[in-house]
Amino acid sequence: MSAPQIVVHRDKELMAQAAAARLITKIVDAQAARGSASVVLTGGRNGNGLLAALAEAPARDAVDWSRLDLWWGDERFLPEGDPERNVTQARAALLDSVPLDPARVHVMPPAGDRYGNDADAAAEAYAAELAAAARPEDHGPVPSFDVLLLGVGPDTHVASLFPELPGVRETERTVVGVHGAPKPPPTRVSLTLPAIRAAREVWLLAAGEDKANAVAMALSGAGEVQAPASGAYGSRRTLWLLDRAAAAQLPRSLYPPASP
Ligand SMILES: O=C1O[C@H](COP(=O)(O)O)[C@@H](O)[C@H](O)[C@H]1O
Repeated sequence: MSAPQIVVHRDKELMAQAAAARLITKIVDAQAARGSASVVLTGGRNGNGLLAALAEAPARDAVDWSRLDLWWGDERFLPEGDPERNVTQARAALLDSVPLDPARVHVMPPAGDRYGNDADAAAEAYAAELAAAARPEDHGPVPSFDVLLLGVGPDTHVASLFPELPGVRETERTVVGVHGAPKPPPTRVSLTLPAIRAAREVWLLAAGEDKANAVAMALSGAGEVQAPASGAYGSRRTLWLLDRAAAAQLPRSLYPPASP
């Protein structure tokens, strides 16, 4: 477990650009050290903002996109191509404009097709895909992702782990079907906290005043069942990337001066 580090940026645009720059550096370093890199993507406004900023960053060409594994932290269980699916939005923001290896883009299964309405079966299939990608040195059923991104919801949810729902209490499975989510759509597929914690680095993104209460709650010792974001941490680093509005309810002693 790594203690949270907090970085506060002026606004959500700067936060997205700075996070994109950080991510490029992290991917380039991992590729130099180990030959490839792995990143877990998030949906939501801040996750897509980061991807859009990455698409605009000239340094994106420093990444070898063919040696990058992409996974998802959660997915809205909807048919392939639905505009509300996280992967559809990620493709529009970045993925369609970079030369990824399609075999390394590990999309969570859609509704319809093979799994029909069975989000639990889709979750099992994704858990099997993760397990197949894990190497002995990962010491567990999921790869040690280089960076796992999480948007923080206004209710403190991360991935599709919502306060008090069964998914956030899961201690064995790495991926679960989520039913009755308070944010539409109600049916989703999500990594669990144990899978999230397998990542070397977990970066939590929150911008805007509607996130201020969630950020303060998660960083002030709330339990993970009530505030799932507080249970999300990486084995080496846990980084909270905020804008000033989202940090507004945090005690000033918790973080250094804001960047310009
Ligand atoms: O529905 C979802 O919401 C969260 C947070 O989204 P935001 O728009 O409030 O930033 C996101 O992290 C998750 O991946 C997504 O499925």
